[in-house]
Amino acid sequence: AEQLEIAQLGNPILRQNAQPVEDITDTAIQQLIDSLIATAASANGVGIAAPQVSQSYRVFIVASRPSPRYPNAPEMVPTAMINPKIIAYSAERVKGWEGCLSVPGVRGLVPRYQAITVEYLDRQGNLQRQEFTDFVARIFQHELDHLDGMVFVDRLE
Ligand SMILES: O=C(O)C[C@@H](Cc1ccccc1)C(=O)SCC(=O)c1ccccc1
Ligand SMILES: [Zn+2]
Repeated sequence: AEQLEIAQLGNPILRQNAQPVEDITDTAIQQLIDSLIATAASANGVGIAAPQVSQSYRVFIVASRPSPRYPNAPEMVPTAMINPKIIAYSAERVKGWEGCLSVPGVRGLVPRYQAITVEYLDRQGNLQRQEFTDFVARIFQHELDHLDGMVFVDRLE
């Protein structure tokens, strides 16, 4: 699949509220998912959201992998999450380092919920309900922000 150009901070597309996906079987959506996976891999990211490739749809990829910063992070098959939402979250929030493919060269400490229960449609259209903790919960919240026009620098304390 093709690698797409990543919108940089300042591009208004990153500040829009993305639209829900109506038809998951639409080949344009399936191709977008493949392109998102390819783009995240080539950019060495642990996630990416459709608005970052100028497609204002409520879909993102979570692709956790261990890194020097997060040596205990799980190795995940890059997972497409469509029309995702948080349905429950822990009381406590923890600060952790984040970066963003749309804000190169910047790292910041961001408070995120330590544990979340989420619902999303997978790329086959099946409803998934899962609990995520720690780094995967962090990535999910970072990507969900992108669907709501938020960028991690907005949350630096
Ligand atoms: O802009 C994005 O959505 C990708 C972003 C996702 C993310 C990284 C770290 C915490 C939460 C979400 C990245 O993958 S930035 C590059 C990266 O791989 C990385 C950066 C900092 C810490 C760990 C990984
Ligand atoms: Zn980002």
